[in-house]
Amino acid sequence: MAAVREERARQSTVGGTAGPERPGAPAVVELADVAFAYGPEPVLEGVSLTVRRGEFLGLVGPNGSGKTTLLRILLGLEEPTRGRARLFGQDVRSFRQWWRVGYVPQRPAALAGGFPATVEEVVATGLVAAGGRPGHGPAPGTRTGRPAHRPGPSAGGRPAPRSPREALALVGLEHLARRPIGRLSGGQQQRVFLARALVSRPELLVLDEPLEGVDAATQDRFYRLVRELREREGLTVIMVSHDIGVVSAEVTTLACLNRRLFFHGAPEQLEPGAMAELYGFPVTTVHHRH
Ligand SMILES: Nc1ncnc2c1ncn2[C@@H]1O[C@H](COP(=O)(O)OP(=O)(O)OP(=O)(O)O)[C@@H](O)[C@H]1O
Repeated sequence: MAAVREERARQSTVGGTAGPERPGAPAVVELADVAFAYGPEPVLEGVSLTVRRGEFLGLVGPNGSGKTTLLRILLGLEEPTRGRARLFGQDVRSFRQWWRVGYVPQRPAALAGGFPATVEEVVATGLVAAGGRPGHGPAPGTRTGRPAHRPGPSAGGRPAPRSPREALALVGLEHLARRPIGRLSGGQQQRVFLARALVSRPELLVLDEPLEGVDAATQDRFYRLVRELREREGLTVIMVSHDIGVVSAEVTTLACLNRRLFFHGAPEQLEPGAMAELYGFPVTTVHHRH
């Protein structure tokens, strides 16, 4: 028992940690000794992190601690100055199966205001974007009226995508499919972009503060959906959030970042006081689901 505790503690310390919940599951994301800087100041240093199939990783840290940058590196949108990133076992620079990855960037709703496209059309652009690099696909609404959905199984091991309506049903917005996206509330728009990320039936969902401005009932619904997709489809989820209390109750694994990764492990393994050290004031974590 003591040996097991020691092993779990070893896995949860700084640096090169494997996903502590599922040691046998295949690695979906592997970051090895990643460093990055936009200018002279380092933004990330020595970050090593493995996320395994079915894991739900919560990425937390203060403003400017490098969370979005880390997501961009693992999606191949930024090139690390040192170290490497792998997706589904392939170097991210040569990775092409972008339909396997759904990405909701920070504040996507801010882009939606002026678009004349309907909700359904915005969701359909997720299929077009899945053919290219996430975030490099066409902006929502730029290919309106021509959904790329092709029903039935497709070649090359790629599963049949969801229809935009199916994806909207997952987030409870089917009834708004024909409404212009600009005429939805901010929280509803966030859900539309989640549906857009889910439409290609991804195996990895990367979410940058997806619940910002979303009410408690909708948050609950979101976590239920994530649980369902993880159980049913083995979905892997990486989510940036500032709501540390809720996140630590929901995720299987927590990664705390402030330029360096200073904790990676099951939320209940986090030492009391560690968050206060990271944020500079007391922070409460809650764990009850695992
Ligand atoms: N395009 C950019 N050019 C220059 N500096 C940048 C750029 N993007 C981010 N930065 C800087 O890099 C650092 C890390 O930013 P990043 O967005 O990764 O942090 P974050 O942890 O996601 O922050 P937040 O919680 O506020 O969203 C910050 O100091 C930020 O000012």
